[in-house]
Amino acid sequence: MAATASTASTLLPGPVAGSPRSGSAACAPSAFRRRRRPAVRCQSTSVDKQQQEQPPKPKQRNLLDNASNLLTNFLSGGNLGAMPVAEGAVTDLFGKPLFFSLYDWFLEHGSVYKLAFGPKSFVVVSDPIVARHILRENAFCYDKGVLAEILKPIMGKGLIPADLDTWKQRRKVITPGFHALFIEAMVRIFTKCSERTISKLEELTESEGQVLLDLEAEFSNLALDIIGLGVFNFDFDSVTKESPVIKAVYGTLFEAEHRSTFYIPYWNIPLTKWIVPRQRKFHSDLKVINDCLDNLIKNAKETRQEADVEKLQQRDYSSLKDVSLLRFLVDMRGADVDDRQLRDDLMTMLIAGHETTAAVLTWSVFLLAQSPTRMRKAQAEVDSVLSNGAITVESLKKLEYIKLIILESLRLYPQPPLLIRRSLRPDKLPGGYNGAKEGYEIPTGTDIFVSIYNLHRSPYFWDRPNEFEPERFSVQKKDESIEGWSGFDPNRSPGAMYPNEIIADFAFLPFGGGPRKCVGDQFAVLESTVALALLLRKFDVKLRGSPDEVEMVTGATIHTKNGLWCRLRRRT
Ligand code: HEM
Repeated sequence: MAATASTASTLLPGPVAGSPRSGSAACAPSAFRRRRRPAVRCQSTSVDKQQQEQPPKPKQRNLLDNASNLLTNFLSGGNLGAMPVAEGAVTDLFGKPLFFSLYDWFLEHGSVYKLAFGPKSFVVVSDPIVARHILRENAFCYDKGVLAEILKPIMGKGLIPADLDTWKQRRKVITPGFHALFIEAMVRIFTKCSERTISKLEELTESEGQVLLDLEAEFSNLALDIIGLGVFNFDFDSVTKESPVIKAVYGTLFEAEHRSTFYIPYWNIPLTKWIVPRQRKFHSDLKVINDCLDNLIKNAKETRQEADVEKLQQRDYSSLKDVSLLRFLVDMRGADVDDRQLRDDLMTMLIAGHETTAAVLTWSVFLLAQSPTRMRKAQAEVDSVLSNGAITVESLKKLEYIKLIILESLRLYPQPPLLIRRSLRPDKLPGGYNGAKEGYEIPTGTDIFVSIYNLHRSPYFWDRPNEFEPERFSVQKKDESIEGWSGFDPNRSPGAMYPNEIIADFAFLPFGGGPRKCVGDQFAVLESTVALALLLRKFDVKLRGSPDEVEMVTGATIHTKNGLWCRLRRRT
């Protein structure tokens, strides 16, 4: 089945929003360039009081929209019981990122609605109680549906698209790889790579004390270097150079995003692989990466030192030359696996851990640059915490405000903005807040979007949902009128590294939730904390032009259309 363009612009889970950004302005994938959206003031989807009280008027639909909705209803068997139906206008596809429309329909139709859109229909969920049911309480009733179909040619049987049986086996093996000493070793890698970026920026500001550059591109390179070293001990060094492998990685990411925005699964049409130039390029890019990964796997296997998991987790990571996840996976006793599966695992991690982190850093700077008081507060924390000694997991714990900034950026710009599921059996979704008391029956094969964007900006669960307020995570919040939601309580998950889905009872899902929650959450939070802290320690950052000029586009991640152009000035 094809990914429809309706699913499109928000389809992929993570990081496949690739755009070749080596040092230049971000190159938005073509589907997003089709129509220039008027500049979006990213922070304001304007959910003001009036809008909440008076649902937006349904948009005028044209012939194409009506035909499309008729087709949808015909193909998808009409309504799902009492579930409200939003008949999306296909013309909206060309106007703005889909998740903006999903938000408007959420305000109009409620927390669970069926979206009849193009030739397909989806259930859109914007409610923590329903999200908890799908992601945690009944998680194994769902797989990744459309998403898996798109990602399989790239990630094979990696964790994200894997069928449930493969996923269970591989998740059991991969999760222990993210143990405490590995994370500590990663912090050293985050620091080394971030310092390399900072040195480059220092050189650029050497003569004039300031420079104008696209920070999104810099973050993209930085995140690529980190994920390469952390996952398979390969130094892309993309911050300072270009290479065929780097180009191939960006090329592959770019194609993955293009696929997510296309009606027809053109990549399944026989012979296109040889005839269509972009398909040929994609396959040659994939071959470059696969050859590189195969080599790394071969080397790791040749130097294998088999040991039990516990022993591996206690290795002296400070003296190991290769601290990567690949080393761990290859050395693990009893986890013999073929090279193909290992390669799929690595490719998945490379893609899942790259653009997501680059995006959260980009939006953190974007938001901070508009809030000079918070920028100064963040810099004061960095100055005081990092003034003495090396960066360690312990010192990072003290960078509490930086971490809250990262998490608040993920609230406003979740990566990915949608989670995708398909029901493997009939299920009954809870009605959620303001929904049908008896819930909603759904048949096997129902495609679901859990809209993290809507959840994170829900006027029912957040105060001032569109404002950037990192401080909000320190405050308890409980709304007795919302039956079935335990509210926001920072004490619910003592010792948590960051405000997570447990603390917010699924109203906040920065890394998903339930068994398929992100395996790299701690990796990502610490990585972003180090990178942002080191940048703020050395530089003041101002946006070039007004925030309105920074247009948002989405694929797997929410990124900017033309990069995040900032003026960096050395701090005195
Ligand atoms: C800021 C950075 C990141 C964000 C926002 C993020 C977000 C997410 C989210 C929301 C999911 C759940 C997807 C779903 O339920 O459909 C996920 C899954 C996943 N993430 Fe991350 N991620 C980040 C970084 C990373 C990193 C650094 C890695 C690896 C080193 C990683 C590896 C994965 C993997 C393998 C999965 C699939 C887990 C499974 O299905 O078992 N992510 N991520």
